[in-house]
Amino acid sequence: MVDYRREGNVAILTVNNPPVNAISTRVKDGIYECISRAKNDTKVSVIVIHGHGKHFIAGADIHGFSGQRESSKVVATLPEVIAFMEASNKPIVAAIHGTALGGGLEIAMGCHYRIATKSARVGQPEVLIGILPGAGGTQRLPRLCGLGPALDLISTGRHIKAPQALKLGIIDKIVSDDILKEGIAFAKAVIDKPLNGRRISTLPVKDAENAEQLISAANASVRKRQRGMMAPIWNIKAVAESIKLPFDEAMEKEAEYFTVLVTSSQARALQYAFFSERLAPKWEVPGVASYNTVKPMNIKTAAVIGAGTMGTGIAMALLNARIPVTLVEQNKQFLEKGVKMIQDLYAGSVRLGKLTADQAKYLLSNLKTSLSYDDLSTVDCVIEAVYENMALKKEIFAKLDNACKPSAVLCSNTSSLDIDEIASATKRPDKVIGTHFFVPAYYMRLLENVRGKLTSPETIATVQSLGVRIGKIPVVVGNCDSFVGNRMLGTYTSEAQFLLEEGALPHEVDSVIKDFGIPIGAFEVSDLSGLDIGWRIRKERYEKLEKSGKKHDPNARFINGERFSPLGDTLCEKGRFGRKTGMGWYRYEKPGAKEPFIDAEITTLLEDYSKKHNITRRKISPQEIFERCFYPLINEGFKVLEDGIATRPEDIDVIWINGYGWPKYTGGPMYYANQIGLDKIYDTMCYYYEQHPTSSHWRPSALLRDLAKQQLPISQWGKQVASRL
Ligand SMILES: C/C=C(\C)C(=O)SCCNC(=O)CCNC(=O)[C@H](O)C(C)(C)COP(=O)(O)OP(=O)(O)OC[C@H]1O[C@@H](n2cnc3c(N)ncnc32)[C@H](O)[C@@H]1OP(=O)(O)O
Repeated sequence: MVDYRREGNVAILTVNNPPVNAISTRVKDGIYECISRAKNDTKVSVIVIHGHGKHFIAGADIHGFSGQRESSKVVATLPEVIAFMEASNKPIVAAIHGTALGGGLEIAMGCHYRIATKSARVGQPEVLIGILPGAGGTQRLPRLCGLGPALDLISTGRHIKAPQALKLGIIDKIVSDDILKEGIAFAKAVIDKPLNGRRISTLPVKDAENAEQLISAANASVRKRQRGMMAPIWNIKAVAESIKLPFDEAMEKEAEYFTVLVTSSQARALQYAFFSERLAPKWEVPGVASYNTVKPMNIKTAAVIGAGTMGTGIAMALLNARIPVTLVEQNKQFLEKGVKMIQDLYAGSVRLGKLTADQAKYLLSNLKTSLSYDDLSTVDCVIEAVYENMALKKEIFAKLDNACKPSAVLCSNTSSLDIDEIASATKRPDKVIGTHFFVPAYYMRLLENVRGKLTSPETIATVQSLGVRIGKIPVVVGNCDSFVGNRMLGTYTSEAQFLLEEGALPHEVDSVIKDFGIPIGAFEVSDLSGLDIGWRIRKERYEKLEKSGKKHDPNARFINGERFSPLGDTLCEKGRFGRKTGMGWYRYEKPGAKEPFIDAEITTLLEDYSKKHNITRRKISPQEIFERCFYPLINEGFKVLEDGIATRPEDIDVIWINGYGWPKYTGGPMYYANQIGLDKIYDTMCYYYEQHPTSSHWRPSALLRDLAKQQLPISQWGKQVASRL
C-alpha cells in the first residue's frame, strides 16, 4: 500500500492504493511506518511522498466511515500520523499530481513543502459527504492560505487547480508532469534549509483580524446556498476555533465536531449518494447485458434536431465535450435564433471568466448548422429535441432513418413518450433510445437513458458512455409513460393540486416542499416552466378521448374513474401561463419577473372552485401536505422497481437528486423512505388509499408491502429487487 525506497539520501514513499490512493487503515499505517523508517535511516536526509497512478491521495477511504474498519497495526490516528510527519527533522516534500483531496491535502499540509503539476487539483471536499476535515485540515489550511480562502474551500468543498493553489500559498511551486523526478530534485534543494516556519501548525492564522466579518459572511453564504445541510455550519465552526484557541486545543474541537458529523444521518445519506452516483453509469439490464459485457460505439460527431431551449442546451453539452455538432432546424429563422442563444451563453461564460474568448471561439467552431437531413449522412449519433408530439417525432425518426448511416444511433429527448413507438418509425429499432436531458441541458447533470424493447445493449452502452463523456450522470431506465423521474413527479404534482381543491393555498404547499429541502416549490416550478406546456399535452389527451367517443367535460374532476384536477386548465384559459405572463399560481410584478407573490385572485378562484364542486375547504396541516406530496412519489418509486423500469433503488435516488432538486443530504426518495421506515410509509399509504380510493397513486406498491415486513437496509433490499427481475 505504501512502498519505500531510497535513492541516494532521498527516501521515496509511494502510496499505491488504486483507484485513487484513498487512505485506508493500511495506507495510514504504511505512511507512519515508512516515515519512521526514513527518520531512523541515517543515510536519509530528505523524504518525498507521492502517489502511484492518477492521483496523489484523494482522501480517506469513504467506505470506512460507515462500513467496518480494518484493524490498525499502529496506534496512531491519521491526525497523529500527520503531526508525526510535521515534527520530522528531515524535510518532507509532497509531490502532488492528479488530486490531493481531503486527508490527501491534510497529509500534504503535514509535509514541509508541497509541489504540484499544473493540472493537479487540491481541496477539502469532506463537507460534500457530510463530514469535516478531521485530520487537522480545519486548523492548518487557515494558517497556510488565510481564514477567508480556508472558509471558502472548507465550507463549499470545491477543488482548485494548482495555479490558484500557488497564488493562495497552498503549494510552493508548480512543476512539470514528471512529478517524481521533480519531487526528488526539489527535495535535494531543500535538504539544508531550516524547518522553522515550515511546520504549519506553528504558524499564526492569516487574516485573523477580519475573523468576525469573514465567519459571518461564510455563514450567510451557507444559509443561502447550502440550506438544510448541517456539515457546512460545523465546518465553519471548526475553522473558527483556529482563531480562538491554540492549535492543540482547536484540534480537540475539530475531533469533537467531526464525531457529531460522522455519526449524523446526513453524512450517511451523502456518502450513500456519493457511491450511488458512481454506480449509475455501471448499468445493468438483468439477464441481458451490463456495462462490463458490452463495448460502446465511439461517437466522433453528433447532430441535434431542434434549436429550441432543449436542443441548443444539448448541443452545448456536446460541444463542451469537444464533440462536433450539426444543429438542424426546419427554417433559417429558428436556426439563427438557436445559434444566437448558444453564442450568447458562451459570451456570458467569457464575461464570467469561466471560458477564455479563444476557448469559446474554439467550441463554436465545432458547431455546424443545417436545414436538411441530407447533411447527416456521416454523423455517429443524432439527438432529436423537438416538442412533445408523437406524430412529429415519428416523422422525424423516419426521415433520420433514411438520411443517416446504418450504424448511427438515433436518440429522442422525449420526457414522456413511448420509445418503442418512436422506434417503430425506423428500420433500426435496435439503434433507437431515449436520452432525456434536463433543463438547462448544458448544466444539469442527469441524463435519463430510456431503453426500448428492441434497443440493443451496444446502443445502451454507447449513450451511457457518451453521458459520462459529456459530464453527465447517466442512468438507464425502462420504457413506460414518463419513465422514472416524471412518472414519480406526476403523483406529486397531482396531489399538490388536490390539496388546493381541499383547502391549501399554493404558497402553503410550496413552503412545506421547500422546508424539506427541495429548492423550488411545485407551483413555483410550474410557473417557471409555463403552465401552457402541460395544457397542450392535456388538450391532446382530451382530443384523443373525444376521438375514441368519450366526451371530455372541461369541469370534470375524474377521467376514466381516476381523480383529476382541472385547475391547471382553468388557469390557462384565463391566460395565466406562469412567470412569462406575469401570473400563474402566483402573481408577478411584470411578465418575466422572478419573485412570486401570493395572489388574492387565486385564493378567490380556489374558494369558488371548491364551492362549485361542493368541497368543504379545511386547514391542511404541514404534516399532511408533506405526506400527500411525498409518500405517493416514494410509493411510485417502488412501483417503478416492481415493474423493472428501474433496476436499482440507487438509480432512482440519483435521478431525483440530480434532475429534480431532491436534497442530497437525505439520500434520495428511496433512501429517505428507508430512513422513515418502510412500514410507516406503507401504513400511511394504506390510510390515505382508504380516504382517496379514486387516486390509484395511493394504492400501495406490493414491493413496498413486502419490504415493509422485512426492515432491511437499502443495500440489502436493493439486491433483493435485482434478483426478482
Ligand atoms: C476525515 C475525512 C477525511 C480525512 C477525508 O479525506 S474524506 C474523503 C475526502 N475525499 C473525497 O471526498 C474525494 C472523493 N473522490 C472524488 O472526488 C473523485 O472520486 C476524484 C476526484 C478523486 C476522482 O474522480 P473521477 O476520476 O471522476 O473518478 P470517480 O469519482 O469515478 O472515482 C473512481 C473510483 O474511486 C472511488 N473513490 C473515489 N474517491 C474515493 C474515496 N475517497 N474513498 C473510497 N473510494 C473512492 C470511486 O467510488 C470510484 O470507485 P468505483 O466506482 O470505480 O468502484
